[in-house]
Amino acid sequence: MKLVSSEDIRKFEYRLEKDYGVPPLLLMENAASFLFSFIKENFDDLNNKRIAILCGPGNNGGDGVALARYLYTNGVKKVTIFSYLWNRKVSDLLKIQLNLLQSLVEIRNLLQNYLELKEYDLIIDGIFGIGLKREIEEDLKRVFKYINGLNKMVISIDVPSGINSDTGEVMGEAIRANYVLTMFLPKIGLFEVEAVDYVGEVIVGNLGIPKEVIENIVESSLNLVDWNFVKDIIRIPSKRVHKGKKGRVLIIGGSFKYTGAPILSALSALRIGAGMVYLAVPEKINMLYRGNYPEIIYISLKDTEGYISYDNLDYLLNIVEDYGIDSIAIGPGIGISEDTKKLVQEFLRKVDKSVVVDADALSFIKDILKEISKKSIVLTPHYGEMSRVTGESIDVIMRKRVELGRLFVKEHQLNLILKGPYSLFFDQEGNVYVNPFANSLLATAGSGDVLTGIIAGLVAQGYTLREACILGNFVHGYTSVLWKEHKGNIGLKALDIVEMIPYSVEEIIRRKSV
Ligand SMILES: NC(=O)C1=CN([C@@H]2O[C@H](COP(=O)(O)OP(=O)(O)OC[C@H]3O[C@@H](n4cnc5c(N)ncnc54)[C@H](O)[C@@H]3O)[C@@H](O)[C@H]2O)[C@@H](O)CC1
Ligand SMILES: [K+]
Repeated sequence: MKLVSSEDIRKFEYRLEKDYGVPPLLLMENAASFLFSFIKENFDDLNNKRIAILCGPGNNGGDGVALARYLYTNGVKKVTIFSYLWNRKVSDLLKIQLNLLQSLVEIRNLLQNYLELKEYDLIIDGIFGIGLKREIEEDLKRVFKYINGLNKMVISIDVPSGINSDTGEVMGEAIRANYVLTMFLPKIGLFEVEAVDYVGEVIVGNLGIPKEVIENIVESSLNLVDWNFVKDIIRIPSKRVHKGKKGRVLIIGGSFKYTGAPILSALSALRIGAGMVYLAVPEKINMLYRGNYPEIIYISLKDTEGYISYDNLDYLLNIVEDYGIDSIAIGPGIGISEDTKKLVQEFLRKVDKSVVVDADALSFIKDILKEISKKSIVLTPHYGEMSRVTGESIDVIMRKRVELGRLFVKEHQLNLILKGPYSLFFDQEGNVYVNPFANSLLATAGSGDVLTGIIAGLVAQGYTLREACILGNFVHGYTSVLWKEHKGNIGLKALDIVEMIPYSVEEIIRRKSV
């Protein structure tokens, strides 16, 4: 599903009116019925619920007033509108909605009467949608803070009011919504890190316009990875295939300092279904693992003071050829040393398989970006590692991550996963894929090593690197949803993520087959 900016939506609605003759008022009616059906389906005993609809001066408010009419004419009488900023210019569509409503529903002034909201059961937020562009006024901040403190059920129309729909920025204060019922397509800002505490569950309504029409009018190259996306990518594992066909993964990493990371990647590659996993780590830490994980095939590397040394280069390149390696991950636990840096750089120059470059290996690639450009490589930095690769500060990366990521990929022609809440995958064509998971459960030591193994494991099974990144990110993220369902909000550690991988894959396959 595409992710859009407010500009994309404006253009889209303009095209709808000009090329398809769809008047904006009809869209507002359809928005109201989308909101109404959701409320009817998700809240019982509506006739006894007191519903407050907060309406701003624009079409977001217009949606709210139209909803009030839908509720009223369907027998839900305990509806009150709280108006904001109606004393100045209000939008034409809002005026029409008010004429239609007449005085059937009570209208209170929000700023003067917001304390009454504690008496209500359901709050519908129609203050601002995609029209919010500047910081909100102090009085309104106070109201939003009060509403958030009530911990009532809040449904936001299109965008939680106070959130900038393009950047996700909180414009002073914002309403925290349980649900965001967004029109046509999800807005980019709903999936930016800053908005994560305000957005809750996003439900998209196509307002009666077939999603095929919406998708081919809207030009955005930003994609929200949803179930349909991953259902199309995943392949049902065929019964006949033998382990040799399920692909061979080579993981290069480990150091005296970090012995666990490469194991996590290796186990993840196995759990995602790779046939054979070779783990190349310094010999001395090899001995640590031997007994524990018999499924992994160990390759002993020479080290200099505990870090993989340069003189392993030919040995590793020969392994890639002689063992028929299909995909490689380099970096988990590899550590920082000059000798290792030379090895990683030369290896990446010479190898011609798909490679996931992660962790400290990312610290070595800044000065070889030109030489590895266009190769089948994906870099998987978190913000800190991205900062080291690009020289941008973490704060700037967080705030401008789509723009920076696209610039980086355009310049270096490499695939990039920028890890964090709502991880972003950038393919070499500059398309962006947002992973719809932002659970803090995933921010645990080794989580990145697991993702690395998943991606390498998928490539080994024949997925393209692009498919492996999109699907791998989703499988990785969805394990946090499974954990939350069965275990709660804390405690997911990296090995648990590894164990949950098959369940995550299974859910996608199940949804594919229904
Ligand atoms: N055809 C359409 O235009 C449709 C619009 N729809 C709704 O209309 C919304 C967009 O409506 P609008 O463009 O009227 O804008 P909004 O209703 O989002 O914002 C209301 C107005 O508030 C003012 N404003 C902006 N920032 C402010 C601030 N910080 N303090 C005070 N006032 C501020 C602006 O003048 C803006 O026009 C969408 O989010 C969606 O909910 C939907 O009904 C679908 C159809
Ligand atoms: K809103």
